[in-house]
Amino acid sequence: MLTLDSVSVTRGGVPVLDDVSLALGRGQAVVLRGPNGSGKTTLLRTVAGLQPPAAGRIEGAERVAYAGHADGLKASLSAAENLRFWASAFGTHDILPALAAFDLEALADRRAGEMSAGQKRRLGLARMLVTERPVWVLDEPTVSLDTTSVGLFAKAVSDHLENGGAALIATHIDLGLPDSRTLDVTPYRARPRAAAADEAFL
Ligand SMILES: Nc1ncnc2c1ncn2[C@@H]1O[C@H](COP(=O)(O)OP(=O)(O)OP(=O)(O)O)[C@@H](O)[C@H]1O
Repeated sequence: MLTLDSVSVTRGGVPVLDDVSLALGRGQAVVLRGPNGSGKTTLLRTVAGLQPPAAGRIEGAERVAYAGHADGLKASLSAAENLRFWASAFGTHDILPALAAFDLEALADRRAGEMSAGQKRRLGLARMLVTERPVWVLDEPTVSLDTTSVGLFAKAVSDHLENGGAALIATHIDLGLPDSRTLDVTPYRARPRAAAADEAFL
């Protein structure tokens, strides 16, 4: 569903990771690990198509739904309106399963700008279900979530995998996913090719 073939990525013109290869099939999850600044976000942004790879090939990018550090919500719209907006952007219709999966029914009419950080994060993650895209690419999805909400998120990912989806997730916590592999990006750190100085290379 998603293949990375010898992919190199840069940030701000500086090489970050080199020669990353990865194949993600139906029902599979890969958890990205690595210390702060090692390049997880940069790799995920590249997979999501927000920036081109510096080298290598990515296949399956058109199947990706991406949730980055920002929740991607419109503050003046309600939770339901935000999800309807995303549904229309992705040509889908049903927002009810997404509201239910993230326990948002009681907050459906609350404006996103008037939600707590954890509630906003749940709504941002509910967007993944609404897109109906099979490959979820998630960057630190559990930030701001309490234990119950982490459980809801882990179940949403497990259900997604069971339904034949796939997921690439940068997270520092153990989600207890049944069929997941870990990819530590540390060995793929790029060597500086110019005189650029950057903490990633120290
Ligand atoms: N906007 C930016 N412009 C230039 N360089 C950046 C930018 N954002 C991050 N970097 C640099 O790119 C490198 C990789 O950062 P990245 O955010 O991909 O790491 P990460 O593994 O996701 O880190 P963390 O675990 O802290 O989220 C780091 O050296 C970082 O300082």
